[in-house]
Amino acid sequence: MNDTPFSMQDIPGKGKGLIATRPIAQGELILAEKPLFFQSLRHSNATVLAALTSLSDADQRRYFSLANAWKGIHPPPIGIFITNALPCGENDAGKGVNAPKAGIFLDGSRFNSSCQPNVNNYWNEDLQKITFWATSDIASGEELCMCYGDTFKTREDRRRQLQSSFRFVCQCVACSKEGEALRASDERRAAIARLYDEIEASGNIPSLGVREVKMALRLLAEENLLERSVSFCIDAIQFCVSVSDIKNAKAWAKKALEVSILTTGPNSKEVKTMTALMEDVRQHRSFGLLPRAKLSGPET
Ligand SMILES: C[S@@+](CC[C@H](N)C(=O)[O-])C[C@H]1O[C@@H](n2cnc3c(N)ncnc32)[C@H](O)[C@@H]1O
Repeated sequence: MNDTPFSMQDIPGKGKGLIATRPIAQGELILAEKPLFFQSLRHSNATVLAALTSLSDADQRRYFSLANAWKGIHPPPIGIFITNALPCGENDAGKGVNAPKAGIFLDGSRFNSSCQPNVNNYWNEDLQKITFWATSDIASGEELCMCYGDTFKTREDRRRQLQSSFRFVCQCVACSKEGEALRASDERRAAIARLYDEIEASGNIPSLGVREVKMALRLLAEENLLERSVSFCIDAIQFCVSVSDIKNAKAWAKKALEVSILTTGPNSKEVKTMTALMEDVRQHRSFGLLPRAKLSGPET
């Protein structure tokens, strides 16, 4: 791990984890890494074993030193794979989109999980590398955490999901809230989930859709979930182009672009798409589908 702004350390209750060794600015690239190997969605113990046989002895040893949440339940090769594999491609459980392949990353697999992450993982297809971006300013000594689960759930549901997929009880900053702070956080996340579904159904009422997007963005900001705001901005672009509101469509594309640069890097597919869209929003497939109307742009 040379030239990286973190070191691997023992973290009480979590095994190993990655700790910032200097302040890291929001939008900074923390790590870009090639996979040790990939597996398709249809992996099994046999396919993982086959992939391992083509690795050097040293890499095989590195693989078997990774965490295994499934000791005694699954054979080690597949147990380690499902504990550590990261999606390589678009992955959005809410939209039923699964990345076509997952990879093992010797450093990247050491990020622990937080439901209020300070790191976003993004598979860059052009580079054939997974990249990790700081989604907020991070102090030296802070743990670097990505998110393994669905953040638009209450603590109880998040813990259930993480327990069943990764076999740990999440003690992250969001899950450690108690009393009124926990109640408010649960309510905000459940509201974001409702808005996420309602926005999908608001296609024919764009003014309502944009209002819902703004509400969701306010809640996301309160929960410090910056990286999740891009898909809502993309919905707002769609609402604005559908009624030929070019000015506000561009304003939403600019916001999506700014957040995408911070969370997926300046060379991601999303950044290229948003840049092209800002140059000519008329190219959007929904342009002018509904009668002309004036909507509104982002609040900040
Ligand atoms: C991909 S590994 C992460 C690195 C791992 N801690 C290690 O020692 O290599 C996933 C495992 O890390 C642990 N882990 C990750 N996030 C955690 C959290 N928020 N709380 C407790 N354990 C966590 C769990 O044991 C989980 O199955």
